[in-house]
Parts: sequence; structure tokens; C-alpha cells
Amino acid sequence: MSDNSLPPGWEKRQSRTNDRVYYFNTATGQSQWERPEHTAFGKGSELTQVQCLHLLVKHEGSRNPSSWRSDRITRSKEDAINILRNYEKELKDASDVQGKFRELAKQFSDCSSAKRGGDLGPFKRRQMQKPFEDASFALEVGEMSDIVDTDSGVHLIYRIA
Ligand SMILES: O=C(O)CN(Cc1ccccc1)C(=O)c1nc(-c2ccccc2)[nH]c1C(=O)O
Repeated sequence: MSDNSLPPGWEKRQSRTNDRVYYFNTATGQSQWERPEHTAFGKGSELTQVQCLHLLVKHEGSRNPSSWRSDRITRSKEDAINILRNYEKELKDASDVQGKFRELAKQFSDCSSAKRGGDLGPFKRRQMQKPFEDASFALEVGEMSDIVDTDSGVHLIYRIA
């Protein structure tokens, strides 16, 4: 391993309390002072938490077909999927995908997380609906999901940590 490269899954960060650098494990969310020797995804450190943005488009079949955007959501599931397909195209052409994703989620997501640019914060397994959890934990950091179907509606997910 050349001197200036870190094993996969680690980030070098600047401590705010002193001028030391520390190392952040993007798979587990842990930090350490020692320079890591092994990949963040090594044995015994399987992914325990992720942080994702999501853009939810609800439809007439959603368990709760209302949101901050609309008291009564009547669009069909097919229309909701088409709406997400258009966002997907816009995002794939974007130079700053994460910035664009936050912008679109803030304006158009039917989830209460819209006000946080779709940011759900870190979450562990068994906290979200299973299709959402499985899609999120299958993503690499910086990767966007296909369209994901849950009881809440249809989603695009973007993993940020
Ligand atoms: O499904 C329901 O019966 C109602 N929900 C569940 C819900 C409601 C408020 C906050 C979080 C989850 C939603 O429809 C919903 N699901 C989500 C959701 C789904 C998957 C991952 C993250 C959020 N957001 C919302 C929302 O209104 O804001």
C-alpha cells in the first residue's frame, strides 16, 4: 500500500479540538487516531450502519397518501415511478450528484425529511422498511439506488456514509 493511500472505506479527517488528524470508518461510523491497516469492510466489521438521502414520491396506493406537499395524493403508482425516472435522468447528468439530490429532495420529496434535503441520518439494520434497508445497505458510498418500492411509496436512495 503506497504511503499516501488509505485502505478502502476510510477517510482522513482533521480533528476540530486539536490539530491532529484522525481516521473515520465510513462502514461503521467509528473514528480512531491510529492510521488504519485494513479495509473498513474487513472481517467482523460488516456494515452496521449507513447514512442515506432519499426522495420519496407517494401515490394513491401509499399507506399514508398525504405529505407536507399535498393533503391528498392521488397520482397513480405508474405516474410516481415516471416522476422518479425523470429525477434519475437529471441526477445522472449532474456534476454534483449529492448537491442536486438534496435540492430535488427538498423541493419534491413527500417525506418529512425533505426539509433536511432528504437526509435520514445514520441508521442501522431493522430500522427501516425491509426493501429500503436492503437497497441502502447494498449501496457503496456515493452510489444511487434504482427505484425502491415500499408501503410508503417509491424512492430514490443515495448513500452518503
Ligand atoms: O407509511 C406510513 O404509514 C406513514 N409513513 C411512515 C412515516 C411517517 C413519518 C415519518 C417516518 C415514517 C410515511 O408515509 C413515510 N415513510 C417515510 C419513509 C419511508 C422509508 C424511509 C424513510 C422514510 N417517510 C414518510 C413520511 O410521511 O414522511
